[in-house]
Amino acid sequence: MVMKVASPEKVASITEKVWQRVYGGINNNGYYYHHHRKHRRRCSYESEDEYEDEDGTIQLMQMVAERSKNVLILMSDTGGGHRASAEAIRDAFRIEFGDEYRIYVKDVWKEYTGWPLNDMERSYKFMVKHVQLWKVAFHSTSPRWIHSSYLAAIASYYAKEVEAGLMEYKPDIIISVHPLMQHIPLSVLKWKGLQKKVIFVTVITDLNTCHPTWFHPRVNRCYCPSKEVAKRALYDGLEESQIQVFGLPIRPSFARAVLSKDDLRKELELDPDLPAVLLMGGGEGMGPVKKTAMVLGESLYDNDQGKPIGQLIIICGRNKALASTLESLEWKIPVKVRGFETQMEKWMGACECIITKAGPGTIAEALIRGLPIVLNDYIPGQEKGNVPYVVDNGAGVFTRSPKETARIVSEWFSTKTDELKRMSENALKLAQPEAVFDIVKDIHELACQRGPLANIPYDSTSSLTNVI
Ligand SMILES: CCCCC/C=C\C/C=C\CCCCCCCC(=O)OC[C@H](CO[C@@H]1O[C@H](CO)[C@H](O)[C@H](O)[C@H]1O)OC(=O)CCCCCCC/C=C\C/C=C\CCCCC
Ligand SMILES: O=c1ccn([C@@H]2O[C@H](COP(=O)(O)OP(=O)(O)O)[C@@H](O)[C@H]2O)c(=O)[nH]1
Repeated sequence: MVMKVASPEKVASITEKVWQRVYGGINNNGYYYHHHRKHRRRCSYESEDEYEDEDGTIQLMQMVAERSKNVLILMSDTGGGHRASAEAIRDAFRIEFGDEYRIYVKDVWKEYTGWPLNDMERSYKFMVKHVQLWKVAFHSTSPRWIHSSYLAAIASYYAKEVEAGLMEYKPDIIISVHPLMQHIPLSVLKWKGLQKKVIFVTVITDLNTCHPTWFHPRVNRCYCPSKEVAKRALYDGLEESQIQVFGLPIRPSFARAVLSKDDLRKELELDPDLPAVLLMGGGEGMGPVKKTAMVLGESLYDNDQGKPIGQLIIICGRNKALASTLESLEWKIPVKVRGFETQMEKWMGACECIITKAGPGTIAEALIRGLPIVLNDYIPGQEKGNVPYVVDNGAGVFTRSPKETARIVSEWFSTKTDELKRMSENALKLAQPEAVFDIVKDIHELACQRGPLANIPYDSTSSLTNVI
């Protein structure tokens, strides 16, 4: 077959249009994306068919759409971290590979199955509120024979529904960013005879003491955010060739932000001169936020001089009750109370340090921004190991006492500015802003090795119920 090749100018202008259509040059947040064109290469078997006709743009667009691989990212809103990582991966795919991949971020359990799978958010919220209950559930389900048999039973009970949920998106690649989303989809793929055709990878979003349900021996890759997690994966039976350590995937806007602290403070209407501390508790506004805010409101005020020595920003996430309580209080220092924010990179970029529970997403983001961290709480089990990860690396401290927290921050803003600076440097050393790009490039390599589109037999008539 003879292919007509477009002139370089035409190809460039078509590419530009595709690029414009995907990104519009500048994103909604006002940040420029740095286009990693050198990595934006298609798999070599697809490189030959860019040709022009009357309307080259439309033709290329159609070809791109036809060739797109479907990527299904499985997540659940149990906490805010899984969605944040899923969206980070989606955005990085778009930046690196444009329309080559069509990405779906979905909670398939919620959309397609029944209890208890479709109610994990509420169950999880209830369990972490009764922390001893969560501790027992987390540790008692850690042995493989317990969680494997439990999950196998659920998989066969909901096989048809999970199959329908997966097939809806006709995935060439499935990415799980949730600890309870390995066993069930992998069983369904196996029963359906699709295990060799669909690439399945796990991206772990816990930094250290993660639950063993993250590790499934039949995944194509297991992306571990730290060496500690990689060790656990090896111990749990994964092969070295399955494991990659790049870091925890964080939204590209964190890696690519270009605004200065002064500009951010102007934009966010903060005091331009006073040092700022950010107080938060994950996506749900958990932990001792209110008490800490109240003590800080006093300790960041210099009674002798009659003026504040710092300002406080409190991000309450989805905890509306917390936000309205804090808004109704009188403060001696400048305080901003916010609900769920979508541009966390800006708020972090405007501050000197952060107080948070030990959520892995918030920690990884704060490290990228070089913010020293006061950890004031952790969820037993998966978040416990995040404390030594931060403290032993000199990027922060741990205390559950609001008074102690307030004392530390006041000192950082007055007599111990050198300690704040040192911790900020240590935080930056731990940061892995490129992790999300490394992960999507590696997945792209896997897809290339797999060869041209897998021609997966996603026919609506076949049903798992015939197989199990
Ligand atoms: C034989 C005695 C069994 C006793 C236990 C009783 C019943 C089981 C009930 C619950 C199962 C508990 C699951 C434990 C494994 C959880 C693995 C894990 O790490 O989960 C973490 C996630 C939340 O993500 C985390 O969010 C944090 C922030 O808040 C932070 O960001 C962290 O980094 C994130 O990783 O937890 C969940 O998603 C838990 C959902 C709980 C759903 C309970 C639903 C009730 C029952 C069954 C659901 C179906 C399967 C459970 C499979 C249990 C076997 C592992
Ligand atoms: O108002 C908010 C509060 C939190 N987050 C994000 O939610 C995630 C929280 O994840 P983490 O692992 O820290 O804790 P979780 O919410 O899962 O407990 C992080 O990416 C935060 O930046 C956000 O985007 N807006």
